[in-house]
Amino acid sequence: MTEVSGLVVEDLVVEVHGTPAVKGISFELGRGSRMGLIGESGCGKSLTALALMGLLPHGVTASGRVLLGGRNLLDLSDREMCAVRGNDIAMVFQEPMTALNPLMRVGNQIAESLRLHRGMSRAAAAARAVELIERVQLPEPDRTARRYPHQLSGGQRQRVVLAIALACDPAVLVADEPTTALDVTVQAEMLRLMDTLVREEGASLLLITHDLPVVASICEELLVMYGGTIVEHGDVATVFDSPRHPYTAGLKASTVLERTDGNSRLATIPGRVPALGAFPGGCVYRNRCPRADDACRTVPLLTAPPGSRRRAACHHPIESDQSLESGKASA
Ligand SMILES: Nc1ncnc2c1ncn2[C@@H]1O[C@H](COP(=O)(O)OP(=O)(O)OP(=O)(O)O)[C@@H](O)[C@H]1O
Repeated sequence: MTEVSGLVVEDLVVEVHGTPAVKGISFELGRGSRMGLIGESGCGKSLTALALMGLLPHGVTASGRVLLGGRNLLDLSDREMCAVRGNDIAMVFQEPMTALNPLMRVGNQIAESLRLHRGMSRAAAAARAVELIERVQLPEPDRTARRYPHQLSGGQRQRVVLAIALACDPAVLVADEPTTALDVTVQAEMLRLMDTLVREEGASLLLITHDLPVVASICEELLVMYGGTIVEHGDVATVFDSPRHPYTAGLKASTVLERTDGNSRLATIPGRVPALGAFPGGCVYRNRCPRADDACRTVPLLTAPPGSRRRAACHHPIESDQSLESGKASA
């Protein structure tokens, strides 16, 4: 592994066409630690992950500082970031099919990363790729290496993505909903595998999810994001036991401790998950916007601090309390 310590994020702002979607978040991911980033759909989790990776789409910009190995990744050129991505910080995406090249054998896709970052010969990289396929517990590693993504199951593809991500022993692994696209039966296996490998590599993990039980099973620390800001940060047990933000309290209320065969684990009660934008204090106020339209539904809206009177609601200016109230009434 490259000698880099943890990841430090300072006042990260991500703007979508000039509108802040991530509004100045800060956190530190210590070396070898595992942190969950949880929050409702649209709160800015993926944009945060993409900003860390230098992979923001066109029209989306990041400012602030993302420090890794003494460098601010946001200051790096595309070329410099290419050398960092996959080598020092790597990512597992939600949908493995879009992360893989459909026209390339999976062994070659793993080997490509080793050739690029480690300068390995073709033969050495191919041999290492087979070892990595074995490491992510795929059957018949030699044969699997010669397969194309469409010849593998979703769970197997995600294992290949994990093999690529870990190929160069990155200091930080960012996993954005790594199991959401998988069959329920393979989700737990995938999480266990990721947990084990990250632990063995001594890498830090930022695990993005909607699912509190998933975070509780793998992470020590928890960040809760809401409306583009971090509303809670602490060790998982403390945040879970004493949630301070109503969204976290709602998440807690939607989980139950299941006991089977002497083992106990948290599980989500689907019907009780907090509704989107349900809580004040750092939230998507689209239901209050007097001119709610499709744009309102896709861009997270500006908020005032928790407890204050919510004047700044979204990119549609609110002219008066009257219009705020009428927006609420018409929502
Ligand atoms: N390329 C883009 N163009 C315009 N808006 C975008 C773009 N990417 C994200 N957004 C908006 O930014 C906000 C944050 O998106 P983001 O993908 O980070 O949410 P998320 O918390 O990861 O949600 P989910 O859990 O559903 O993936 C959303 O309102 C989203 O619609």
